[in-house]
Amino acid sequence: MKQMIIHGGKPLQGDVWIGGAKNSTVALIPASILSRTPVTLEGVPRIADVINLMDLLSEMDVHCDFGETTLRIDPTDIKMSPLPAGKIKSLRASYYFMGALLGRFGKAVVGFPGGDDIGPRPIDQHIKGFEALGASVKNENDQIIITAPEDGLHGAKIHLKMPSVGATMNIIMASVTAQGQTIIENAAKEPEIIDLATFLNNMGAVIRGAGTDSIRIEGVDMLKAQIPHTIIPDRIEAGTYVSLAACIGNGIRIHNIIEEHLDSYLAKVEEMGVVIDADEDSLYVYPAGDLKMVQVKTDVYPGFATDLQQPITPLLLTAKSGEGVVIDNIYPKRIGHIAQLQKMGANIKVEDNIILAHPTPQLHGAKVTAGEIRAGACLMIAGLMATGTTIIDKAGNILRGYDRVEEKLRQLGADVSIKDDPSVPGVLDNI
Ligand SMILES: CC(=O)N[C@H]1[C@@H](OP(=O)(O)OP(=O)(O)OC[C@H]2O[C@@H](n3ccc(=O)[nH]c3=O)[C@H](O)[C@@H]2O)O[C@H](CO)[C@@H](O)[C@@H]1O
Ligand SMILES: C=C(OP(=O)(O)O)C(=O)O
Repeated sequence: MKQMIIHGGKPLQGDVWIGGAKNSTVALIPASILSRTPVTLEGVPRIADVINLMDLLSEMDVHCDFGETTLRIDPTDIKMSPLPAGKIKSLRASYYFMGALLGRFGKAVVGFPGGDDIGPRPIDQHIKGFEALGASVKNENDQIIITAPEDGLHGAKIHLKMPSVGATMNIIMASVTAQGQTIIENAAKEPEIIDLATFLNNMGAVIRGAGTDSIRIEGVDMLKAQIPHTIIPDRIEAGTYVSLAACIGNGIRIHNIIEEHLDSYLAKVEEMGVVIDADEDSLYVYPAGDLKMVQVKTDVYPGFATDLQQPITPLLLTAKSGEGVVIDNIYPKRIGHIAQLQKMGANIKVEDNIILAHPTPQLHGAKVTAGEIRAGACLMIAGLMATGTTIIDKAGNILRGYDRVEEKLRQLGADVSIKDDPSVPGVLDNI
């Protein structure tokens, strides 16, 4: 198990560069197997999810080469193999192999995916989409077996019960080579969907309407990557550094952002009173003055992202008066960080899945656990604000999604290190 050790209370300043979006990258890597030619991804974050996906690819004889931020994926020798267990459990995004394998081979055998503990994460809409394309879906021994009909998948009109990011992406991957037209109605509109569509269209797919709630896909025979694809910046990593900068920054510039992707988040932070200057592709966050409490409700894009409710929570604690409210409408049980913040002296509680935050003049260091990636981000910020030492257990969860986080925090002046705790071997070595 990994631990993050923070000696807190040091004001941070300087520059930080945001990496490529985790939630694009984890879909683009599985989508790469749809190409008959080698794929080059640029701006790839150095995160554990990427390493785990590369391991899964190597089980299929797909060769990867990851240097700096460029990932080359060569699927020309790919063999269709089942992905029943093991690494597949280490990340939720392994479920994208369902759509990708189905699109490439007409068959996918994939173990039930893992990922963060943020409450139930059903995949009924993914399955509904595969079935609408003509596939049969069986659930046997903790694995899902999806098989296209003998004459291949055929286009269909699919209306999602809710605009699921995962289901929209999986259906896109399965349908790009299906016969005829597929229409996804009530599709997710997140920027990561547009990134996936751009990537696939540049390989010859015909996907229109990504970023709206109606996506139309005309099936093509095969896809061939021709040009490198640069992944969009990570809006969640950027939002995390905005919160950190407002909590304990002495002036921090955050580079490589697309401001529009952060609109609802920045609006909320500014409503609290944080002053931010935006440039073409960077933000400067001024040291915060007196802040006021706000109400946060998560929603689908362009609403306030569920992945940013935890990173903003430590900021609420810095408000001078009042009561802050956080309601996660996407994952209502995503409240595991609150008990951990209480250990650090936070005046915060949960009632009926609603987080109620009160002014907390000073947090103190404690031993806490990062139950999942964004809880980890929240505790990391809290640890940087706190007096004394904070030890975050299960810090591997932070490394699942935060690119070179130790290096970036140190560059801002933080006293932080990540080490292995050999006394507690993790089930997964990187957690
Ligand atoms: C809309 C939203 O905020 N999506 C976030 C969600 O995506 P993630 O892909 O996990 O979630 P989805 O967008 O797929 O699901 C949104 C909602 O629909 C439900 N659902 C989903 C699929 C399905 O088949 N059946 C079903 O009931 C989910 O339980 C959830 O309440 O978490 C990811 C990781 O934190 C974020 O990157 C996404 O931005
Ligand atoms: C919950 C998250 O990750 P995952 O869906 O990969 O578990 C996240 O990115 O906040």
